[in-house]
Formats: sequence, C-alpha cells, structure tokens
Amino acid sequence: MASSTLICDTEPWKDLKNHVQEIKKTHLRDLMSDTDRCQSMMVEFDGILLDYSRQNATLKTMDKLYQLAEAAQLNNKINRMYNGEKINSTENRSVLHVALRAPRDAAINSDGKNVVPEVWKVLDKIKEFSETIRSGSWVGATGKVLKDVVAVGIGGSFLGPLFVHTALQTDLEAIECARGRQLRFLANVDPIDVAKSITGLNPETTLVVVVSKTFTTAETMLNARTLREWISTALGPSAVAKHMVAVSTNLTLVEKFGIDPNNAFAFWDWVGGRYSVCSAVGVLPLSLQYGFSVVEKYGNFLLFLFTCYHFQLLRSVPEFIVRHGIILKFLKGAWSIDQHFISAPYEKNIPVLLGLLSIWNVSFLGHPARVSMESNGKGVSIDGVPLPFEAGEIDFGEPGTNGQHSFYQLIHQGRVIPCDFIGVVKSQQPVYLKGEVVSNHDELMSNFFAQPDALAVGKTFSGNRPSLSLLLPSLNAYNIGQLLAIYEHRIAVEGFIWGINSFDQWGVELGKSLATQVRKQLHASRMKREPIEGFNFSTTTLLTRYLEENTKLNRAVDATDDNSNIPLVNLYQEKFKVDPWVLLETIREFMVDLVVCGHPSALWLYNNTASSTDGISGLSLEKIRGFPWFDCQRNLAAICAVCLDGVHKGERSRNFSICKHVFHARCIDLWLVRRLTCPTCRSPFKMEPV
Ligand SMILES: O=P(O)(O)OC[C@H]1O[C@](O)(CO)[C@@H](O)[C@@H]1O
Repeated sequence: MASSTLICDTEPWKDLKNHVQEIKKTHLRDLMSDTDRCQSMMVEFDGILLDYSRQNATLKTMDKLYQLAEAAQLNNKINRMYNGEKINSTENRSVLHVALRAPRDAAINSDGKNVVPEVWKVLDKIKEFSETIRSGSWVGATGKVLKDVVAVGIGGSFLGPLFVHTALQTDLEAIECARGRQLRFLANVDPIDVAKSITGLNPETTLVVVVSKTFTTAETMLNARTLREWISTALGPSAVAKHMVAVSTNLTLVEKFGIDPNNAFAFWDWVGGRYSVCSAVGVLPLSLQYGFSVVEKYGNFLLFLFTCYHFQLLRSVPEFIVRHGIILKFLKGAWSIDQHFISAPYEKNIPVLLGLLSIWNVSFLGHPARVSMESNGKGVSIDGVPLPFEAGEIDFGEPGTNGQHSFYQLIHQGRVIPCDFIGVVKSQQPVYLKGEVVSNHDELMSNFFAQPDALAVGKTFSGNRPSLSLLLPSLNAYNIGQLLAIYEHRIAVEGFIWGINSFDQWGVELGKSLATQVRKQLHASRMKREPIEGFNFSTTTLLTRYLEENTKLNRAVDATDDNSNIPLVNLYQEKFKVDPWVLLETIREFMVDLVVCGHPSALWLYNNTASSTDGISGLSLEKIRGFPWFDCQRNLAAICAVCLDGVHKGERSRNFSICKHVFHARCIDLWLVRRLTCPTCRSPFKMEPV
C-alpha cells in the first residue's frame, strides 16, 4: 500500500465493512457456545493467557483482520520500528523504546549507531547512584540518609512510573526491598498537590528527582522550583546539590536550573515521553525505591570478580552472579514481550491481536473502545490526510470490583464499550480467613470470571457486549513489564493499521501554547493592569471573573485590607497610575516601620484604617509590640502562612506559643490587628508577652 493511500480504500477494509452486517446478526450467547471457536480464540505466551472469545467476531472476522494487517504492511512497519527508522516522521525521530530493555549484548541501531551500549551506560549509572543513596554513602546536606524520594514530572514523565510503582508496592518482594523508604510523585501544578507530596516529609531526608524530557514543561518546572525553594529554605541554597537530581534529554537546562550535570540521567530523542518508563524516567525513581539489582553472595569469588571489573579486566560482572532485582525483572518482562511482538505470527501475537480487535471495535462496530488516547487520538493520517473513519479510543477503568459498583451499569445496558479484564492467578497479598467459603482473592476473581459472561450473555437485557480477558500468573515486576509492553505495542499496531503517527501529540502541544498565552495575560493584568485581549468572548468573561474574584479573595485575607479601602486603592490607581498591589505593599511596609519605631502616627493609622473593622477585632498595635520576637539565625523550614514566603536568616519573626507556628513579624503583626487566630492552623491566639 502506498503511504498516501488510506487504509479504508483497501479491499480488506471494504471487505470488513461488508462483514459487519453478518456479525450484527450474531449474538455472543451463540458464539460462546461454539467450543472450537472459543478454543481458537485463546492464545498463550510466557505464562500469559489471552482469551478473546467474547469479542463480536468469528474466525472469519479474524482472517479478514489479518488480511487488513497485511494490507497495512504491519510486519514491515514493526520491523522498521525495531530497525530504528524514523517512523515518527512529523518529528523526524526513531521510535526505539524497545532498546531501553534490550540485553547488554543486543544491537539496535538509530542513525546507524548501536544505542544499546548508551542505554546500559545510563542503567549502570542509575544502579551505582541508587545503591549509593540506598546504602547511605550519599547523604543529605545535614548528614542524614536520604530515604524518601519525590519524583516531579508530568504526562509520560509520571504516569508510567506511577503505574509500575502502584503495581509493585504491594508485591511482597518489592515491599521487602523498599522497607523504610517512600516514593511519591508530584505531577499536577495545583499547589495542593505540592503540599500533598511533601506533607510529613523532612527535607533533610528527601531526594527530589526532576523528570522532564524537555526540561521546559511549565508545570514540572514550577513544581521543581517550588521544591527547590522548600529545600533551600530549610537547608540553605547549597543543599540543592545534595537533594536534587534530574532525568532529561536537555542537560544544558538541567545545569542552568542548578543541578549538577553529573547528577543528571540522560535519555534520548528516540524515546517518546509516554514510552519512557523503561528509561531513567522510570528506572531511576523505581531503583531508588526498590533497588536496581541484588547481588548474590559468592564470597571471595565475588570479590575477585568485582576487583577484575574495577580494574577493567572484565567488561561487566557476569549476569549469573547478579540476582535480578525488581528493576531488572521489570525490564526483562518487557523485553520478553518485545521479542514476542516482533516474531510471533499475527494469530498468536498478543499485542497484534489486541490492536486488531481494537480497530475492529472502533472503526467497524463503532464502539468507543479503550484507547491509547495521546498516541492514537488523531484525526489525520501520517501524511496529513483527514481520516474518513473513527480512530483513537477512550480509556478508562478501575481496579478490582470498584467499577462494578459504578460505571459497569453503563457498559451492561447503555453504550457498548469493549472491555479488557486483567486478572492474576496468584495474589500479591493472599488472605484466606478461617470459615470463609473462598479466599479473598478467589472472591475478587469470581467477579473477573463472571463479568465477561454477564456482558456477553445478558439476561432480560441484551448482552452481546464484547470483552477480552488477560490472565497473568502473578503481578510481580516481570509480569508488570510484560503488561506494559503488551499495551505499548497494541498502540503501535493500531497506529500502523490506521496509518496514523502514534508518536506525536500536536493537540497536546496546542494546549500548552494556549496556556502560555493565558499565563502571560494573567501576569500582565495582575501586575500592570493590562486589559484582557486576544481571547474570545467566553474566555475573556471567564478570565475577567477569575481575576476579579481572585483579587477580592486576596484582599480578604490580606491583614492590611479592609473593604472600605478598595475605592481608595482604585482612586490611587486611576489618579497616579500605580499598581494597587504595589501600593498596598508600600502601605504595609510603611505601617510595619511605624509599628517597629513606635511612632504615634502608627496608632493613628491603626485607628483610622485597619481597625475600622466589620466586627472583627484584633489587638492594638501597642499590645502587639509587647510580644516577643527573634531574628532568625538560619533559614527555617517553615513558610510564613501570611505571605507564603520562607522565613529566612536575619528576618525578624514571632511564633505562637500554643501551636509554635512561625511568621515574619511584619506579616503577623498586621494579621493580629484584624484576627486572633493562627493563620496556619486557626488555633486561638496566644503569644506570651515579653
Ligand atoms: O517530559 P516533559 O518534556 O516534561 O513532557 C511531559 C509530557 O508532556 C507531553 O509532551 C505531552 O503531554 C508528553 O508526551 C510528555 O510525557
């Protein structure tokens, strides 16, 4: 098929279109009673069993789908991907995430160069670094062991590692390896997420890993700067070098940020963000948590081998003495599927079957199947021709039986949504209570087996709802790697057949650039009072409302403010073209100066401005002056809840005697004029007088 020909113009596509009517006359209830058909729709590979008998498909359908794969030159495209050809044509890049899990001796080329040695160079560096951290040879700025990790990143620099961590954290072996350590993620730019990610953590024992392919993603960089502030406020700016490392392809920006490039872990342009979990993106945080590998005890022989390795008499430590730790197992699992994907015939190839069935459901039966949404949510072919058929899927799901008690109802009787059920034979946490009919895991799995039949067969309602089941032996690191690779490759199959580029994301890029425009506008409107321009009516209205309400909110919490002052502020702005916030800040500083020097005009100002309250009463300035203060001897870990800035060395501060919260004197004094509660915890005001 010439690349500019759409797949829907091929004979196999048209043939499948005609076949739809035939399939619509069948019902899964009947299809399921054909044992030979069901038997033929089961495939096994490396411990995984795929059962796709509950698809609205016959063996004839499958044959037609294989012909479609041929017409799309699926095998050829898979080979081109593995050969490092630049199949991501819009970005002129190879797509080589398979190289990330290739064994040391494999050869996979990009631009005529074998990339596997580079991959292992980084893996070795991660291994060494994670062992240094885990063993305590690398300590934080105050000499404490770094036992907690916050990985800052978003999209592909977050979701893959989160998936693996979520699956691993209940695995018994993984629990053992992670004992005493915590791995947290910070992705969303909402300050609430920042707070959640560091709540209960001590900066002295925390390592922050900034994960960003480009090192320019706005959310990640702001979150990274926020955590950098958290560390340097608590431990001083020089602590950043000990407490922050990075994963990126952009080592120049890493250095500019203040992270030592020696503590940066590289990856490459040929790794797409959402396919990067097997690179340092996932492997570094996961190795810090679970350990890269475990070395078997071979006594003196081992010592001898390591010495040889150290003096470069050996190229590597032989594989047989390194027991595969969690991370190596994970990579091996993924590599096992990579081999299967490139070598198994269509009818035995799990990712190919999943991809073909997805295409069947989405483009022929019109079901909004689960989708690999960032990859295949596209409306044009790889050559830019608009697609005259539906591509892409909508992915959602829930662990265990949660979905059954919520959205499954829709799937049973509402829209037809093809489902994948993924189950395991052996639970990570087996429980069998005395007197119970079945174990807890059996209870869970009863639903795993029952739901697909309920969907297929129905009762008083129609049934005939397609699903497939994947049964894995267990959910250990190896199987997690397999599962990841199956779904990665399923996406590629879909994209190859639909003729789209699964490896770019122009829609997402558009969202990013529009957010940049909004960010600039917010800054200009707040700081320079510039009018909102360049947006449509609706966005302008929303932005105006947001800015107005936000301004009111800020004024309400500002201790110096009072509604009666607002017209005055506006007046000043109109008359003198002064930004009201600059003005307020000036007034605030002026008042602080007055309070500090004890000038009588402070009392006058207090009586005539701040104390003209709407029923909220605070303390007189004289009383406030009677409370103890101290000049900070060092940067404190605390954040002053009034101004949200750190409490730095040399700044005059006060603390509440009950809750011990600390604030800048200049902030808390003006707060106390209006309110008698702690700004942080709202506990009643009590400060012992001098
Ligand atoms: O790793 P980066 O460069 O910070 O990008 C984050 C994510 O943003 C995207 O580019 C778009 O969502 C993803 O592909 C990527 O994983």
